[in-house]
Amino acid sequence: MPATFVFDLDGTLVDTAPDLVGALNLVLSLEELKPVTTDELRHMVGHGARALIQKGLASRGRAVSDARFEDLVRAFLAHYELHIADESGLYPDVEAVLDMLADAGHVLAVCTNKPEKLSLLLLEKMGLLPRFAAVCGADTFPVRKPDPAHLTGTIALAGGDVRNAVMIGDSRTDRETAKNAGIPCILLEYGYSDVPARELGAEALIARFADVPKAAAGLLPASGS
Ligand SMILES: O=C(O)COP(=O)(O)O
Ligand SMILES: [Mg+2]
Repeated sequence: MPATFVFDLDGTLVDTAPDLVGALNLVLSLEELKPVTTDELRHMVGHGARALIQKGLASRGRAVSDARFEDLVRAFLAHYELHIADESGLYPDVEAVLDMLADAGHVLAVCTNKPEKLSLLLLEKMGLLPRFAAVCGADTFPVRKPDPAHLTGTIALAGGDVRNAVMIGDSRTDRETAKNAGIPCILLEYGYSDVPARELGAEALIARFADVPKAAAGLLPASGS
């Protein structure tokens, strides 16, 4: 029975931190604030660009007006779009595992809090875009993760079935989204999270992307993977 595998993007499929840090540090420099390190940034990602900028400014004790904030969001997105794949790269085994799942007839999709346009651009640059039946970003639906409708809407667009689906992510946001949708969740320990992934109570916790098929087989209905 084919299952639907829904993947988070940042911190799950692609290590985007090296390019996100460039965009955030541009914003901080516009405010004459000290840059963040890539490690600091890894604890701030997961709720989209606006939340990342808010966290970056807050980490430096800076509050800005609403109008200035909108200017900074525009600067961040323009810079990030130009540099989206300068240093970002796939985590080990991502391509091979996606191929294996697709060859087995499973449906693959992406559910991310990155804007849809940037998600498509990044996946295209990583050579992964043709593998996904649906790529749904923060602005694809009126709601986004952790609202379960972002996940269930992604599965519907991909032509999958919520009763035979699994979410693979890296953060509290992914864990809560899956829980809210009644869908099992696998968390990767290497991703971006404000707390260690092992503390989030996911149905499965794995250290390597190569472990996705085995973990999913234990969570999907019989013969699901
Ligand atoms: O852009 C973000 O903050 C998070 O993106 P993700 O949902 O793919 O982890
Ligand atoms: Mg993520």
